[in-house]
Order: sequence, then C-alpha cells, then structure tokens
Amino acid sequence: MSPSLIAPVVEEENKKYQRGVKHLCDKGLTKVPTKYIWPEQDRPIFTKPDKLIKPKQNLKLPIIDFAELLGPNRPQVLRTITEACETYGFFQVVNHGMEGDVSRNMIEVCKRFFELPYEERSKYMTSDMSAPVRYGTSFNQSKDNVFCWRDFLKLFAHPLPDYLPYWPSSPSDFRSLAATYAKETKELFEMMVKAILESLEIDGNEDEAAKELEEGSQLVVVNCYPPCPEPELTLGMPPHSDYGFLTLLLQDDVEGLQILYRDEWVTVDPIPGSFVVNVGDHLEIFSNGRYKSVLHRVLVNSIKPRISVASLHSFPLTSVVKPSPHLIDERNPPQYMETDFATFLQYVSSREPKWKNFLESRKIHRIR
Ligand SMILES: O=C(O)CCC(=O)C(=O)O
Ligand SMILES: [Fe+2]
Repeated sequence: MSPSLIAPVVEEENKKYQRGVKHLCDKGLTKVPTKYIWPEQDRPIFTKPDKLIKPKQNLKLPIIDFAELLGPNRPQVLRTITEACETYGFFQVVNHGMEGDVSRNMIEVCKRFFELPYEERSKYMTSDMSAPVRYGTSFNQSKDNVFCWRDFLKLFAHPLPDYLPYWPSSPSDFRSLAATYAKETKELFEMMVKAILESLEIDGNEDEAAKELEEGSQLVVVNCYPPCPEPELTLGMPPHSDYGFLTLLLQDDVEGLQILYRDEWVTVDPIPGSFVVNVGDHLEIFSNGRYKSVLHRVLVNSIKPRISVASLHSFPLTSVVKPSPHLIDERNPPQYMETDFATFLQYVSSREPKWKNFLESRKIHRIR
C-alpha cells in the first residue's frame, strides 16, 4: 500500500492509544499491547524474564566538576569538555551550584502532575508543536507506527513571562517550582555555553551566536516512563539525537538512559543531583561537525516508574543555524546547510523521527 493510503489507517488506529501509557497502566495491564512492540532488531537485549544484559563495556561518562571550571583548573576542565564532546557527545556535570531542593522539587512536582486524573492532564493535549504547553505520549502520537512507553509534558520556557501563564495550574505549586527550575537551568546553560565556546576557541564576548544563545529558546520536556510488564519488548524512547544546542538532563535515581558508544548501547549510571549534558544537532552544525550529537535511547523496567526532565536549549526559534564562521576556512569548508526551525518542524511532522535523519538531511556531501 502506498504511504498516502497507510497514513489515515495508522492515524485512526493511533487514536485508541492517545490517552497514553499512564492511562493504560492505571487500567491494569499484564502484557504490552502490540502497538508498543518494537521490531526485534530495535529491542533492548534482555535475558528472561526481564534482566537486562549489560554490555561488555561499562561506560563511565566524563565528569565535569563545575566548581573547578570556575577556578584555576579551567583550561584542564575545558580540555575534558572537548574530549567528551568529540568522543561521547555526552558528559555529566557535578557541583553545578543548583540547590538540591530545586531539582528534587522539580522531579517531585512532575511526579504529582502525572498522578493527576487523566482529564486534568489531557487539558494540555494538542498536536500543535509550537503550543506553549503540550501533553502527549510516544514521540508523534498521530504518526508513529510503533508507540514508545513514555508520556510527556513539554513546556516552552524562554522568555518565561510569555509562557508561564499557560503552564499547568495543577498541582497548585507546579508553576512556581517549575519556573524556578527553568530559570536556574537557563543560567547553568549560559555558563555551559561560555565553556563550550571557549573549548572551541571562540571568543564568546565577540561572537554573534553567543549573544543569540543568551536570548535563545528553552523547551523543558518532562518524561514519564511507567513500569512496563514486558520491558524487553518496547522502548521508553527510540534512538534519537536532540534537536537543540545543548540538553541538560535531570533524572531520578532509576536508570534507563543509554547512549550509542562504539556501536554498542551503554547505560548511563545516574549520579544523584548531577546533570547529564549532551551535544544537540545545532551544536554539531555550529561546530561544523567537531562536536557530535550522539544517538541515545531510553529503556523501561518492570518495577520502578522513572521521571526525567530534559531542558533543551538553543538559538531563538527565528534564527538560522549554521557552522560558525570562526571554524570555517579553505581547509575546513562548511559541512552542513543553513537550517531553521520551520524546516525542522516540517521535517518531523511529516515522518517518524528516527536515528539522526534530520541532521543527516542537512549534511553537505562533497565529491572529492
Ligand atoms: O529520559 C531520558 O533519560 C532521556 C530523555 C531524552 O532523551 C529526551 O527527552 O530527549
Ligand atoms: Fe534526547
């Protein structure tokens, strides 16, 4: 059947599952519905009944001590950042200065949001990807052929006063706790940008892009992964790279995040109170391919619910993203086309986001 004939059939079927995973689990469930079963080659490898086979290699992500970054050891820390961004596309940040209460309160209030009755949560359900608040399930719930085991709440967060009035009013302390979290994450992002630019030997005080990033976009994505009766058959999130410049990820104490490292999926051990920071597609473009936006995915488990909060930061939605002129010369021609948010939206809303296909579509292929 041609794609134009299949699409309406999928959209009709998807309506049955649009209320999301939490709703499904609340009704009681002992098996994963077919809609959530991934093709065998995409599934995580478990032994029976649901014990995850750990990869041979146990990955320790580079750890950046933020306090050190602000002290005399800055040059050394910057070198670690460079290595981490070139090799893994990921690192973990400790001693970042955000009070433990701010991140704990955020996780806790998000848990309470997902425990609200479905009718309350679904007030924010919309297919409009530029809505200030969007509640939903899977990745693209009207288009996905296979669903992932994840419900989400997405909040546009910068400039905050423009968006805050649209954020959920229940639980009653949601807005204030989430606003504090968003503001402090933004500050942390700005310090991270300075370090990243310096690590690329770009002077942040002179650079146009650095100024744009200060007034850039921020999207806070809260992910909720309820326990799954058959975690070996599904994924919390399929392999993807993040769209923005940098993502600052906060997780509770339940593991689930895996990154692709040397063609193997490796689990990231959560360090309580730390942030996992990863290079997004825009930083890969901006650094002209020097820093890599690496594929990652999320596994679920049969016992513990998991919450993560990803804060995606980038240029303003109206900006055109391109390789930095400071990194381009005769020997280093641009590797990526200029790209904007509208092109991205058009791309993702017309197909399933898979692997790094958006970024791939922006690459310039030269014949040597
Ligand atoms: O839940 C996680 O650990 C990762 C979430 C993620 O990759 C995302 O929101 O883009
Ligand atoms: Fe991600």
